Amino acid sequence: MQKDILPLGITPDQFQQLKTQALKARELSYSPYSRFRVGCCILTKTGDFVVGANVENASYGGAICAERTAIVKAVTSGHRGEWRCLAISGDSLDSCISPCGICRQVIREFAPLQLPVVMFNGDGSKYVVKTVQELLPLSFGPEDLRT
Ligand SMILES: O=c1ccn([C@H]2C[C@H](O)[C@@H](CO)O2)c(=O)[nH]1
Ligand SMILES: [Zn+2]
Repeated sequence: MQKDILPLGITPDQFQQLKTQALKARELSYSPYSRFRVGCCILTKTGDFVVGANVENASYGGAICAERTAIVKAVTSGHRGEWRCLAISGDSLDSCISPCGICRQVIREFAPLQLPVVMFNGDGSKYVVKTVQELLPLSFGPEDLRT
């Protein structure tokens, strides 16, 4: 039987999993300085879910965002390339969190330009979806070094 596919190109169950796991991943956040927790979940080509949270440092500039934590975990677990979706969540109930500039570039390194990035608010009741292309137009990527 054909699986139900959302416009995002993933199943409703995968969407729910992404939401649940991105929100849950905030519990792993180490953010004593900003007190700003962020969780991320990547749906890989193989249908696995890889989560990450932000990890801060007493030397503030050493902070690593949730997105990059999840990306580095995915890549070093053999889940590189052809990701299906990346989801993030902060704690704000009002606004949906949006990835910082550094993370946009790091996502772009490994993701197709059409990868949907789902940005949830704190309880998952709201979300915004943008592709990598929309988040980082006219981007510079690995192919640009191979000309
Ligand atoms: O999309 C974002 C935005 C911010 N942060 C983290 C970095 C820092 O630990 C804290 C405050 O900027 O939130 C993320 O993990 N992802
Ligand atoms: Zn970031």
